[in-house]
Amino acid sequence: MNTLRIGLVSISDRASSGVYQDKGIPALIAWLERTLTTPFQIETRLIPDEQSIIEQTLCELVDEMACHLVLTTGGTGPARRDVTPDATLAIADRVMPGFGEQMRQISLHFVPTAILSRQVGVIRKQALILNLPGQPKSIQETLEGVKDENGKALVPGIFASVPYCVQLLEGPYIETDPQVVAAFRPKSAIRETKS
Ligand SMILES: Nc1ncnc2c1ncn2[C@@H]1O[C@H](COP(=O)(O)OP(=O)(O)OP(=O)(O)O)[C@@H](O)[C@H]1O
Ligand SMILES: Nc1nc2c(c(=O)[nH]1)N[C@H]1C(S)=C(S)[C@@H](COP(=O)(O)O)O[C@H]1N2
Repeated sequence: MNTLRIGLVSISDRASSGVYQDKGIPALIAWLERTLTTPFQIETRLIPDEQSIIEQTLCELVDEMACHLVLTTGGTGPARRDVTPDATLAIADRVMPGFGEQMRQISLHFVPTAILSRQVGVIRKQALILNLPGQPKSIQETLEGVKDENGKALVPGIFASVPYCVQLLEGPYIETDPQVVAAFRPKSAIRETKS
């Protein structure tokens, strides 16, 4: 069985040194538990904003833990110690610019400073790696997108594209609760699964 493995990395000087409690990993776990109907295993890491540590952590999660998806939170802004995108690009095989573009589009609906995030999406080997901003609320915002008062998607969250991307990377078939975020695939890629 090729179980879906997801790496979660919270990158924060203050949370990793105990100045405040990390809210990034719990928010990521809560969102994934609410959304994924496919069983998954997680690997979590809480680390400071140090480029070499971020690079090492991402490589370990992809190369040794064999994660199919890695979500980072924090360190995407313009401050001197915000180096998550730089570390992510340094270990990438290929860049997926659409993820960064779409996240900033979505985030502009929530904060006027959305363009301050340098967040990127990349592929390393079998894994899709996505940077999310550090504000814990931005996790749900960017993954789930913008909805109207009836829950209809106005701007699709980036997670709509994640299952098909992982499928194209020959990873497990990921299914989601469409009430949270509907996974989109072309008809030819849709598989019948037991409900
Ligand atoms: N892991 C976290 N847990 C709780 N809150 C966080 C976390 N990371 C960031 N935040 C909140 O979001 C804000 C913006 O995040 P950012 O990644 O820019 O952090 P920062 O200001 O560089 O500081 P630090 O790296 O020490 O978290 C922080 O100032 C903090 O209020
Ligand atoms: N969805 C969303 N995107 C967001 C934000 C937010 O609160 N929600 N904060 C913005 C701000 S204020 C900054 S500085 C950048 C970078 O944040 P980071 O350094 O915490 O990653 O993300 C931006 N993108």
